[in-house]
Amino acid sequence: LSLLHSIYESLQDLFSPYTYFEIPEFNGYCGVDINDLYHHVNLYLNSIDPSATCRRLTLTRSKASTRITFTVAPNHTVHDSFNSHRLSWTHHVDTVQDSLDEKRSFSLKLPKRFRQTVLTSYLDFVSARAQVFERVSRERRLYTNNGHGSYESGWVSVPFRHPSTLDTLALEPGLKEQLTQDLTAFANGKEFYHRIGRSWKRGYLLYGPPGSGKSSLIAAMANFLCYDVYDLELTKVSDNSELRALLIQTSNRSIIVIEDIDCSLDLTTDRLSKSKKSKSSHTHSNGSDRREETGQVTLSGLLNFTDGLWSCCGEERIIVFTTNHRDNVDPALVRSGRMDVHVRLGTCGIHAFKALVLNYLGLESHELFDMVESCIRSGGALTPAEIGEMLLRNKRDVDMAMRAVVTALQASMLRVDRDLTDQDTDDFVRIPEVIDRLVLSSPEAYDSSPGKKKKMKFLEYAKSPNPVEALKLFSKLRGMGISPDKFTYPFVVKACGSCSLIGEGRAVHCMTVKAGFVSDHYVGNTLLNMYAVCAEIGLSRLVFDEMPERDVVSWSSLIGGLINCNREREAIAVFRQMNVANVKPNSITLVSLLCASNQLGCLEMGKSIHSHVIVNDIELDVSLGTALLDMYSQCGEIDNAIQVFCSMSEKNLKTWTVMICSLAYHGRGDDAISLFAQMEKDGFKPDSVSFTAILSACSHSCLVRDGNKYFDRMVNVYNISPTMEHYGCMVDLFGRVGMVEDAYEIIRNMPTDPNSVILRSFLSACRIHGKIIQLNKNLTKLLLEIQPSLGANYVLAANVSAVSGQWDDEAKLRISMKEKGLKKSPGCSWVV
Ligand SMILES: Nc1ncnc2c1ncn2[C@@H]1O[C@H](COP(=O)(O)OP(=O)(O)OP(=O)(O)O)[C@@H](O)[C@H]1O
Repeated sequence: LSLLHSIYESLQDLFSPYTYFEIPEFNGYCGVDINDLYHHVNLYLNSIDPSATCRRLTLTRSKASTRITFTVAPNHTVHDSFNSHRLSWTHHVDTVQDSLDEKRSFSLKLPKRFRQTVLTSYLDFVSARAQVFERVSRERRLYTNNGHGSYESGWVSVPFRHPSTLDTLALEPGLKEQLTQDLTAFANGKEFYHRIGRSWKRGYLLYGPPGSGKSSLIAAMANFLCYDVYDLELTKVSDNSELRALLIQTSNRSIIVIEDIDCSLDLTTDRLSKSKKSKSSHTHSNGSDRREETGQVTLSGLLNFTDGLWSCCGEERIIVFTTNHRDNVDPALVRSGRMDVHVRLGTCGIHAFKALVLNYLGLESHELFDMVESCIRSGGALTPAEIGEMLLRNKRDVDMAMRAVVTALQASMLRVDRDLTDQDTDDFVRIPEVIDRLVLSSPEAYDSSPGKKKKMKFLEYAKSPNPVEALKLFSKLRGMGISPDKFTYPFVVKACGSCSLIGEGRAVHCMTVKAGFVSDHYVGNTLLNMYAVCAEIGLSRLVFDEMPERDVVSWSSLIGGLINCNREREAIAVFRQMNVANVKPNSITLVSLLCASNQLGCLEMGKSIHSHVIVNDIELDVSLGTALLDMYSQCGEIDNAIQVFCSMSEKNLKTWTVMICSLAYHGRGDDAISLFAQMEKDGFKPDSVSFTAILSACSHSCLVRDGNKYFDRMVNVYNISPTMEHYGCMVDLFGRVGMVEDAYEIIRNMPTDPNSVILRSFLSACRIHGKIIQLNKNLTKLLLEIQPSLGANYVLAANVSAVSGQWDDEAKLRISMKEKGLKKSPGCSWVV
């Protein structure tokens, strides 16, 4: 029967156009030697996802793994193609007679005529792909030594699932690129290392303060290379031979980590001093020998582990040491050749900071970015861990998160400048009791004291645009034992307010109480104001209530603070109390109240303030006049605004800009242009905001030629780089008149991606004018990426797709909008 069967098979082979290759699971008759090719085919078929071509698959998932593995079910076939040849794999599983064992194999079917040309290259391809797949898909593990390294396995392990990657890690771009290149070159360096006769391993030393990201970087490296991680706890290793045994047990393609090397063992730089000491005390054996005798891990043992003969057992391994202080590490351990790469991870630079903000808050820009940059440049230093923690804590309120970072950076600048310990800084910043140690100096002593010059400089700093310098100097003065007086405190308090250093401000407040200056109404006013600008309106009110004497500044500061915190109605109530207290408001009080009337949209209130100005014959200074004309313009009373503008004897650039802006919004483009010309004639140099005003006037009145002219003058005559607002006005201008191509040209030439306002303006123009042009970039997609939760964006995108006849896209967008539960709020107008 068997003879007949083999004759049948031979005949079939002879007439069939295909050749079949059998790939058994084990080599040879006894079946003990694993056939690598079978294993590779299995992996390869997993990698190509056979579910599309095979009707039956066996699915498995191992314990503690998240990945599903699929195997082709017995006697089922998977089709594949290679270099445009069609091939197929069939999985055979036969039970062995009188045994529970199974005999498994794959058979490959390929066209006979291509057998010579295809077979070898296809199998090479299958093996290569299987190896890559195995590398990226196998479950990686995190090992640690269990203190029994000399036994069969000195390591215990758990699945390694650290989420840190080189993408999520906030690093300066140069460093990230260097690391990526180095790791890639290492992973591809098998032949190179063999050629130059070095074992295929690399040493990294990561150093930096706690929280600078050393552990996160190790995890990111392991994820990038798909390596296992061995976290070696040196203090648990009893001697050099156990260390060696542990090394032998580590697998290829792994990272071996020894954290805090300077604390792990007595291997630090003081080894040298210790050995000197031991010499001087005439001890003949040195420390290392002694440790070896007593069976401890020694430096030479560790070097042998990293560098010596034993280091070459196994391949493709990276050894990483970490430390907080590089100088504490024994030079022998970190000399070049042993630690190939030294990576300093410090406090956050501006790029790393921006990357963190993007990761944590999804923000690409913020008005406080410049402030953060300037703080970092001036020595503000926070680790990524510190910043990350602040961003996470304030995730719901991005402005608060940013303010928290700026405040912490400024506080760190103070610390750096004083070069004090944390304890000292806490004393200064947080514990006002230290004031007791200071001797209050008399005015004479103040004048003759050696610190006089510093005090004068301090006043200079307090007025400077960087008031943190004043705080630094204040802290230095106190360090010198020079005590502040009632003239110094207001400057310090003001500086705390300008830097939003509320904690430090409170400490200074306590100092003033202790020093008995709090009843001074000048000190009181600055404290009140500081809390108001830091939005601590409750504390502001407290200071106000406890002031023995209040003047117009006190009342105005409280009113301003309340308006700042959107408590306009309370501000108005305070204003009434001010009248009852018979304190006359000044221009600052009235400007604040005008701001409240704008925020409430209450024209009547604005008008009554104006009447108050006229009746009480209050001088219309620049800020009051500008606030009045702004109020009228925002309430749609353009003629009153013009009247106020004309009655002002003194005007500044802001006054002109506000007037041009209101003419623009009221569609009086030609008047805005004449006013702009008049402004230039009167000697005012327009700034970026003035150009936004005039470009918006051109866009509201569809003045294309003028718009082009002003944009050009702004760039070429006044050297002002266009901002998002300027580009927005130009896109709006071209969009309104149907010049969609020109609008797109502006977007195309922008140095950054357009914001959602520009995109909406452009896409609306395309829809309204029914013009669809060939775009280099999918702007609808970009809009939905930037603002994915606004229903109006989906409606706009769907309408644009409809205009261009892409009905499928239109339908998809509407379905997606529905699925996300988004709605477009209907437009409405108010008739007042
Ligand atoms: N560059 C970074 N980008 C993003 N997050 C970071 C970065 N550096 C640190 N972090 C975050 O800060 C926290 C602490 O980081 P990590 O443990 O890596 O610091 P470390 O330098 O190893 O600290 P230690 O010396 O105390 O072990 C982690 O939660 C990590 O997510």
